[in-house]
Amino acid sequence: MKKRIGILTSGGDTPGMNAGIRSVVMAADAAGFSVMGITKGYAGLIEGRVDRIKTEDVAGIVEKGGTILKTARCEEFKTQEGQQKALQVIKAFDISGVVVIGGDGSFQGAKVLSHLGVPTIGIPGTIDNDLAYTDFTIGFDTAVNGVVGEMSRIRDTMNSHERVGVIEVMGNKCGDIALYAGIAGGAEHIIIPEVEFDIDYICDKIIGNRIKGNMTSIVLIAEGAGKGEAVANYMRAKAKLDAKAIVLGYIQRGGTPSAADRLRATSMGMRAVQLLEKGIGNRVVGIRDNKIIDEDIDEALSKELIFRKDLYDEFKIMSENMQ
Ligand SMILES: Nc1ncnc2c1ncn2[C@@H]1O[C@H](COP(=O)(O)OP(=O)(O)OP(=O)(O)O)[C@@H](O)[C@H]1O
Ligand SMILES: O=P(O)(O)OC[C@H]1O[C@](O)(CO)[C@@H](O)[C@@H]1O
Ligand SMILES: [Mg+2]
Repeated sequence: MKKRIGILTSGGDTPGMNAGIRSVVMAADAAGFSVMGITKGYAGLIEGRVDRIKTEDVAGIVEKGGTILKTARCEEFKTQEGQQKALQVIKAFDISGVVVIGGDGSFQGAKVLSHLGVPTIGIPGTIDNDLAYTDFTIGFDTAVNGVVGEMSRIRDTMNSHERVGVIEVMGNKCGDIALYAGIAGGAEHIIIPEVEFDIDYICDKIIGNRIKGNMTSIVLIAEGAGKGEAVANYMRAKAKLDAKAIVLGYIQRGGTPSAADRLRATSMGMRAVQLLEKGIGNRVVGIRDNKIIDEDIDEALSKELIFRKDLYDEFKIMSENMQ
């Protein structure tokens, strides 16, 4: 009988998940495997929402945001009972290996499946870029591009009113979206969880620049560092700045994936299938120094996230000299 691979997407959706699904389905097809699509992540696995997914089902999805398999956050899968239910479904559908596209939480689930004897491979799909073993996660590049686009729209209206735009972006506990978008979009200040910040210093800099005639002020704050609304309130109350908070929210997770995300997702999907072809599980695929890599899940998850201080230092040089 043909070997069967299961695939699911889990956690927050990201642009590029579909490119990953497409790649897995096509690579599996080429290797003579059939693929079962599991709808709504681990919740769907527990409920047995499993259906054959064929090459024709993935035609044209490379450019689509979201995930055709839907996604979920599933508390039940964190329990042994939920995990046993999932295992029974995997056995019932004769699935010999699983690909999980998701973030750090989803990888904990992939680890559980592997330890239950189901070879499982993780592909990093999260806009947060908060997985230490890989330089980039799928969806991060698109999210950063989206934020950069919104920044310039917000800057137009803030400039016209001589306001300060305090833009809150996602990222969970990681400041990468704010850091990368801050540099690419020319933010005057960024507030990220990895670095202590001094709100009075930021206010003084903005006021100093205004005195010199530079009225443009965009402050990006990562959600892990605090609320944009609190920063804007403080600026209004203490520094008499006309500050407006803007929470970008879910627009950061939607939209057509960037070429970089599509390319990475495609290569990672191929590698995932190659591993399962060899019966290898308990690994996660990633990208390091522009090369596709795979690593043991336990090792990858035990790595501490390294903050890109080099990028932050570059940002500081620009921020401090902006006038
Ligand atoms: N310790 C765990 N054991 C088993 N399953 C887990 C564990 N942690 C998380 N999961 C599963 O993974 C799902 C997704 O996790 P989480 O909500 O942390 O998102 P994520 O994969 O990190 O993605 P993102 O951060 O981009 O939203 C959880 O809802 C749960 O079903
Ligand atoms: O979709 P939800 O459950 O509101 O989760 C939002 C969270 O998901 C992410 O978009 C991805 O992890 C985070 O940046 C954000 O904190
Ligand atoms: Mg996460």
